[in-house]
Amino acid sequence: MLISGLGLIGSSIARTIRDGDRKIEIIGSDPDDDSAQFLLDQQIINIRKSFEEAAIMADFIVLAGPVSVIVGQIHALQRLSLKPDVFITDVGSTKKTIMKAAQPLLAKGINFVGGHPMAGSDKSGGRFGTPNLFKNAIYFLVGKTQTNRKLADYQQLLSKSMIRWQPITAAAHDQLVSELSHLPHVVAVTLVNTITDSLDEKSIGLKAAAGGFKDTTRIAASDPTMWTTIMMNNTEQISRALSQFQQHLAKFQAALDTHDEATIKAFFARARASRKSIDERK
Ligand SMILES: NC(=O)c1ccc[n+]([C@@H]2O[C@H](COP(=O)([O-])OP(=O)(O)OC[C@H]3O[C@@H](n4cnc5c(N)ncnc54)[C@H](O)[C@@H]3O)[C@@H](O)[C@H]2O)c1
Ligand SMILES: O=C(O)C(=O)C[C@]1(C(=O)O)C=C[C@@H](O)C=C1
Repeated sequence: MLISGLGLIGSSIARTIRDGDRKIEIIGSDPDDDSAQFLLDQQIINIRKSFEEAAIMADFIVLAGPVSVIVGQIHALQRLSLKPDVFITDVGSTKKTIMKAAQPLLAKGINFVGGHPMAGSDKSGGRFGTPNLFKNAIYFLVGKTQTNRKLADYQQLLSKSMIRWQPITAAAHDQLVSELSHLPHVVAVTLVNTITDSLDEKSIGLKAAAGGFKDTTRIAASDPTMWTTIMMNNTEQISRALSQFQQHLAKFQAALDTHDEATIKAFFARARASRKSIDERK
């Protein structure tokens, strides 16, 4: 098993697999010495190798770098002599560009299924992964086929996490996550930047932030590199989601400006019912 990208998600996959099967050999590949050495010391990975060296000997390859790196590695895999029954998957937060890059691999009969676990954190790096990160989480699968025996083996390796596997098309995935994950990220980041500008000169400023501000903006502390590549790979859908958001914001502002109390309350009541239903469904 090769895991390329030993950050939050790659190391959490490694930890989950290691927890379920002490004997499996996990080869880690990552240019970051700190994450790789930490995972070697903790015996979460067995050995560290270069991507090319490890890919040709692997039965399973999990691509867990930033989305742009995943796309580049899928292209690189086309030029390598891989094991004929290798199973390749990824964990990237967007799926259209990744599945497009995988077309030549699929055309050669190589087993590739796109993946995206809907769990994470604002922390990055291999030290922050946990074996529980994917507990009960939705895990999207793109390009799943009936005859994909090795996908079942991969799912078995992660079975301790009680993952909720969810097949989806790449287009439907990118549209859904543009609303559920990418728009919230842009909103949180914009909120922090707006407030930072206006509080700049004041003495207490951001230090006075309590639960409301912290809860709404936790994800703004995430890694800029990872999130920039997510944005670059789903521009159209995120822009569309932002337009919808702006329309809702404009309606709310109009209600404020006209002291339309009923509309403001209806706005809040609708959101409350929707937000509460998420926790009730769990
Ligand atoms: N963080 C989340 O909440 C979350 C959730 C689900 C999916 N994802 C996706 O998972 C992937 C990894 O995200 P993360 O949160 O683990 O990020 P991270 O920053 O914690 O880890 C990324 C790792 O990739 C490594 N890397 C960079 N270039 C590489 C290369 N050429 N070869 C091998 N490794 C390389 C980095 O050194 C780093 O260790 C991203 O594609 C992201 O979109 C993230
Ligand atoms: O919980 C967080 O901190 C996350 O950002 C996780 C989160 C999200 O919910 O948007 C981030 C990116 C992913 O691709 C999936 C999950």
